[in-house]
Amino acid sequence: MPLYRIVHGLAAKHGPIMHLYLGHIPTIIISSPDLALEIFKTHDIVFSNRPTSAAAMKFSLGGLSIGFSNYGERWRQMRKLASLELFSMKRVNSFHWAREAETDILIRTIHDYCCSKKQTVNLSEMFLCLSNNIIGQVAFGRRFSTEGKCNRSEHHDLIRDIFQLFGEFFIGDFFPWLSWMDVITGMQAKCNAIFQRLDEFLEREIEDHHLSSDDDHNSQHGEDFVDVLLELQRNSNLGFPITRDQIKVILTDTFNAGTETSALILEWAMSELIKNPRVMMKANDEVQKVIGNKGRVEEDDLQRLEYLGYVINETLRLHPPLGLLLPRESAEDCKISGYDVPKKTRIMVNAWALGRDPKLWENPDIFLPERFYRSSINFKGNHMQFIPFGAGRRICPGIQLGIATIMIALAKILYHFNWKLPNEMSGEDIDMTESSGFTNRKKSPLILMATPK
Ligand code: HEM
Repeated sequence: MPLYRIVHGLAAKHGPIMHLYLGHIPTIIISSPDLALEIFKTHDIVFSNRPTSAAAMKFSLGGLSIGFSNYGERWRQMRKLASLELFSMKRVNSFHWAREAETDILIRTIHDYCCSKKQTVNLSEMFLCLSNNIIGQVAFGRRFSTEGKCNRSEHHDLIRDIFQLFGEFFIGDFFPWLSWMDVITGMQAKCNAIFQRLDEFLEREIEDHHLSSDDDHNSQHGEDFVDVLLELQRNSNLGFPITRDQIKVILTDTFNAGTETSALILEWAMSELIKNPRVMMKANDEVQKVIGNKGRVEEDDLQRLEYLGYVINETLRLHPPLGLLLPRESAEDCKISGYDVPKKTRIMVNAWALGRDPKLWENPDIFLPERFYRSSINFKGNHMQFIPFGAGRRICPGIQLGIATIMIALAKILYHFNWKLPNEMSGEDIDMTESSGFTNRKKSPLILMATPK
């Protein structure tokens, strides 16, 4: 059972704040909006550190990355660099060609499966490939699937292996004096081997970018993240130097944080649409009405797909990809709601439970996109009952990039195909079980039949 569900069960018994020891680590779990507000707003600076873990330390080269470094000058510099140069709206828009091209390839691949080969489609896998290819284009200027296809490659396996590793148990993370046991159990060797594959890949990409001239590399579609970072390394006007290790961890952050999250939202959104034919019909009608006979969905059309936006919100409410967000750690002693919280306490905010709390949402288990109609609640970190991207100064910086991918992919697959479960199964038969692990995946893959419209 996923940790956030277990925690939800315990919190139901013990109230909206729960103090426990995960091994040797004092941990507080929050599932009330008032307490989340205290963490993310009132005491945001105190709770902006990240606790360390063996895998996080390895992949962030000792805490250098945006996602895993402690709050402080270095994190501020990296975050500033990312916000200004990589995740700005202007930069996200400049990559519209990648989202459009990759979603076109997705549609062609689905067509191939369902029409030529009369096969079902494993959408879970395809969404991960899609998202990986888009992030590949954005970060490295290349995709990973076979040319013209949205299919699995060894790079997709690398991403899955990294996420799997982050969900696994390192004894030393909870009993630091027993970290030697991670050598005996093989966890450390496993972590090193996966890291090695990633590092070799990053080294190769950075070297290729060094070797190719600007003209070669930037001619077709403008700069990718490696180009931007190497240029900043040569001529930074940010007021601080950028090292090769920093370039590597920013690319790792982009990859790790950006790929699986977007793919999971697409997977859950389609699962909910299949399970809820009324919502599917309404979303379909909207897409057909807005796009009409134009033949293709373009990014400019997306802002008119209001209902589809609510479908994505509702998916994020019920299925946040990181149910417990990313953990925080207190930098000093502090009081929350009258409780003493000592320095170095781990804080987990249960976004999954906040999104399903009957005191905060009417009929919380029902998939009802209409609840966002004329509602002021959004996911930008101001409404604690709905924080799939976190909140405060460490809120996810990739929101626009993620949402842009999800919106166009969902609009296109609805515009081009009718969808149903195979073998005469009905929507009620769909398995919505969540798997355990770092991210909130569907336990069984989403396998559907498509017929072209
Ligand atoms: C679309 C689905 C996504 C979801 C649901 C998501 C969710 C999150 C969450 C919950 C956090 C932790 C926030 C906190 O501690 O308050 C986070 C952090 C982060 N996300 Fe995302 N994310 C998504 C997409 C992306 C994308 C596309 C990128 C970049 C390519 C990205 C980059 C990051 C980074 C770098 C951090 C660390 C921020 C920091 O610690 O300062 N995310 N994300």
